Amino acid sequence: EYQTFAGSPKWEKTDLTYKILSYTSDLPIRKVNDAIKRAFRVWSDVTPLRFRRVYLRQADIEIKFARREHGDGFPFDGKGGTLAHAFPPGEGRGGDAHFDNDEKWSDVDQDINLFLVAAHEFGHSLGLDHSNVSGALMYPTYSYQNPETFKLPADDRRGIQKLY
Ligand SMILES: CNC(=O)[C@@H](NC(=O)[C@H](CC(C)C)CN(O)C=O)C(C)(C)C
Ligand SMILES: [Zn+2]
Repeated sequence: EYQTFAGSPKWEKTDLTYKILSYTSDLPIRKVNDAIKRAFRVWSDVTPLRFRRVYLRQADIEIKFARREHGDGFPFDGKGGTLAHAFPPGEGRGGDAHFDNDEKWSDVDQDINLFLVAAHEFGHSLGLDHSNVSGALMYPTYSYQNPETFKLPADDRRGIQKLY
């Protein structure tokens, strides 16, 4: 079953902005941009939420790739282990998503698929915590599935539609 965070924090607006602050050297910039865009679409397809990319102004959801300690008190752990993390909805770092740049990010199956991880992280950015349903996108462990045929599992859809 899906879970929200304590107090069920959520965005009180449907038009959200995101900004990509840094990239990984594992993929071309255009592939990172596209994977992020597709990961947001997973959630906008099933809610009234809309996501707009901004380049200069501050954004609701700030995205970056970083290694080890990166300024939020939640240092990454090198290759393997934790792949990424994201903060629940809120001001400042609320909603922000960070990706461990010591992982080997990929656009296809081997290594770590950026689209799948980003879709999970944005679930957190929107207010979903982890699910105990083993096939759910919000399940706490990464498992690869073909992004071409990816369909948001029912548990995740029920959770996000409960919130928005
Ligand atoms: C391969 N390594 C894993 O499966 C690790 N899990 C993750 O890195 C989670 C992200 C995945 C589910 C995309 C962390 N998380 O929940 C972020 O919101 C460990 C289970 C080892 C922690
Ligand atoms: Zn998670």
